[in-house]
Amino acid sequence: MAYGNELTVALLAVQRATLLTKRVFHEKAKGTVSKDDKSPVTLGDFGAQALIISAIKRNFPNDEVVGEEEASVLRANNTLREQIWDLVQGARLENSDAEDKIGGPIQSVEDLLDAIDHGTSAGGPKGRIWALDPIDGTKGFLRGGQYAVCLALIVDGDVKVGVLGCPNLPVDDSAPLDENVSSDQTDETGKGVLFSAVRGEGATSRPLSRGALQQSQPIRMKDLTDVTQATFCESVEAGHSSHGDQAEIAKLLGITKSSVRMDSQAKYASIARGAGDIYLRLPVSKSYVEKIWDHAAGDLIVREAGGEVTDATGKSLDFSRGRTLSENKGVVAASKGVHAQVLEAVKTVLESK
Ligand SMILES: Nc1ncnc2c1ncn2[C@@H]1O[C@H](COP(=O)(O)O)[C@@H](OP(=O)(O)O)[C@H]1O
Ligand SMILES: [Mg+2]
Ligand SMILES: [Mg+2]
Ligand SMILES: [Mg+2]
Repeated sequence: MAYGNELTVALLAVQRATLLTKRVFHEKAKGTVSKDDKSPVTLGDFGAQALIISAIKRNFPNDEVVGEEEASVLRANNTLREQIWDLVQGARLENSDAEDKIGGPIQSVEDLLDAIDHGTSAGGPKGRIWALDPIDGTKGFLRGGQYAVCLALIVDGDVKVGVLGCPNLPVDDSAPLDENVSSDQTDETGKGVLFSAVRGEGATSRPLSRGALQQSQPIRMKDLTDVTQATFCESVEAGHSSHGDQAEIAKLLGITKSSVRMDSQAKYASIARGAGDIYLRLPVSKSYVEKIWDHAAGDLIVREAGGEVTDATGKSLDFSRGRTLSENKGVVAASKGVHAQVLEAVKTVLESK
């Protein structure tokens, strides 16, 4: 299989990072710090970024990483740094071959900080670049909702491998979408999914484990032709996409079911496994540019599951422009049978503004 080694490393690295994020998820104090743009970052985000980059560095030392977080806060804050060091040391896969494959534990606090700060690649159209979102949906993570650990390999501007670790999604691919939304903080039975795709080779899901990788199974978008029957999902956060525009679009399409709100790229994963049909993310502001780490893995997983992903104007998402999707506005993801119709409605609603 093309990119087989990259896929294995990415799956194990994401799986190991979820051991850490799950632990922080259940802690009352998550070490939340506010970033310059006022958005939150937690012990979970820093720890997961360190673990995943360290696995990439060990296996592919020449590859670049576009990671969401950086370590300056930790360099200045001893308490936070020590807490993350403890968490990172505690996050080991319970299968020594698997743990060895991704390089084993991080060796020192300096290595930990260096790993986090290795995510500063400018991105772009040439070379091998990993896009990493250590916790996507940090606000959901803090609220007890959905979140995803997201990793994708982009080669010469094209996404080749995508992995999403979703600890709070049901393992059952056929669970209805509204059962995918909330997580039970005390009971993890039947929850935790690792999604992946390789370009040209389809998309899969498997249960998250604490050791070696579990057996995977293929996933497919639902074959929907009557758009009025669609289930559509959108962000929980009204500040991240326009709930108003999205409601107008749904109405225009004759969709009667209310939207299912869910944090993170769990939305991409959910439509890819056929739990939902449409994911709409329409801009709330003219100035916001989407980040590649918020979309790279999900975009590939949906397309490999037989879906179509474009922006609000019908263009494919362009991951070759740097750290952001500067050539795109919004996201419209849907099954092939209805995507054109959905896009038409999106254009009609946006042009009327
Ligand atoms: N104004 C805005 N418009 C669109 N996305 C935004 C935004 N402000 C923040 N985001 C992004 O929305 C992501 C979460 O998406 P969702 O709403 O689907 O859960 C955040 O990822 P992080 O949680 O990794 O920071 C962040 O990058
Ligand atoms: Mg963030
Ligand atoms: Mg994100
Ligand atoms: Mg994030």
